[in-house]
Amino acid sequence: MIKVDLSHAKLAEDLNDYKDKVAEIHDMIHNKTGAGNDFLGWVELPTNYDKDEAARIKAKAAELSKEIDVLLVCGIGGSYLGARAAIEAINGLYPTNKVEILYIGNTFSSTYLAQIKEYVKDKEFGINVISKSGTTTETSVAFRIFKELLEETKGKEVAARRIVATTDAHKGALKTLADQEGYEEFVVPDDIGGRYSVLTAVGLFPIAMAGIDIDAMMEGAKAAQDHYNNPDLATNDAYKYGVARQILGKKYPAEMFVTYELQLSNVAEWWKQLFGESEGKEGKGILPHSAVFSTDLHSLGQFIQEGSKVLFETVLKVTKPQLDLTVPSDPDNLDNLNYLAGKTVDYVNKRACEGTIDAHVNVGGVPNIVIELDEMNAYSFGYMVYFFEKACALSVYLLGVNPFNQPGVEVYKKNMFKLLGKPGYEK
Ligand SMILES: O=P(O)(O)OC[C@H]1O[C@](O)(CO)[C@@H](O)[C@@H]1O
Repeated sequence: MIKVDLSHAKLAEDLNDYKDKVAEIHDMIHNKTGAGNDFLGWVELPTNYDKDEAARIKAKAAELSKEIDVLLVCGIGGSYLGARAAIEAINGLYPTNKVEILYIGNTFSSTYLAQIKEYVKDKEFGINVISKSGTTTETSVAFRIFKELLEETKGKEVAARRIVATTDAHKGALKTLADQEGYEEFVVPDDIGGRYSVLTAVGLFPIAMAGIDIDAMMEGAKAAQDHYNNPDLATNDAYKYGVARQILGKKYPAEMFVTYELQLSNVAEWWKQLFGESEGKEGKGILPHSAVFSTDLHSLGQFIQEGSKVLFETVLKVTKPQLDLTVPSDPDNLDNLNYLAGKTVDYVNKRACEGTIDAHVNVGGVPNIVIELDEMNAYSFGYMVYFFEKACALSVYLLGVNPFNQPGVEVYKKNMFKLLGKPGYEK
């Protein structure tokens, strides 16, 4: 399903030197003995996720899909990125499923929110508000605005039926509100942090609303759980990737995650939070960056090829496209393109990928890690998520950092609260 190719990575160290350390960290993860060990619920989630809740998710999605045309997913960071990544990667950017999925709660941009308000005001819409803490300001502000709109246009009873809250099982402002209003509730497990939560109700409800088979996604994740439950660096590709990026990270401060499909740009956003928030602390970490090729080869390609040597690339290559087209033959051939007639567009895309890797690695001196995924569907998405989660935990522990906290995010919030005059933050 996933193959990691390090033949273009130009590693300055022997991977094997990390064998013992990796086996030690594998035990730390599985025996929960490392820093942040109360956030390791994702490790066995594909096996022991709440099946009753999954059934409720599917039932509510089926029921709500009959009633609404637009679902507003209201969350930020790990509370929406995984769902968005899955929905776009699997359904594409112009999907045919009935319910349109839009994202709010991820910004204070008044123009963005006002435009969405205008767009949905005469439509049949519902809201999935997602917040583990229940207090994230971006999410709370957007939810208040759209909840008011829904209640004003449809009445409180219909609104309560169309609002689904995904939050902590026991505490928080959102939990209290959901209990009081009688919203359908799903749970963010205590032992799973936001960036590791896509395979919980956080991701699964919006994904189900997009018409995607969440059982297949969990089966894919389970296959990855079994496959990567293996301390042997020689055969565990998730660990190979985790080690290789740390070796490269000693020389290069940035990692550029590259895909060749526009619909994977939010997989990159999800990946950036996963690695950036897990690793960027104590003055350490590799800056996670991303690009979609060949699109960005026409903007960033020059820098990557010949600019300062600050990055390595991690290329996610999907072997089989979901759809394909053939370049037509043209008798006049005025564009001189007949040499491609009869070839598929994906054939061209793959040659662009091969040519770019060769140019960047062998001419530009930019190391490439290549991660090959056979295809993109619900099953393989679940598999891929687990692969990156496991790779990330290993990689960040290898750096000597707790992968599961994010103390730095609080600093801007405190400043903002002070400036906004939030009670308790006055001075
Ligand atoms: O689900 P919540 O609590 O609203 O948090 C959303 C996001 O904000 C963060 O807590 C950072 O502020 C992320 O870790 C998380 O994914």
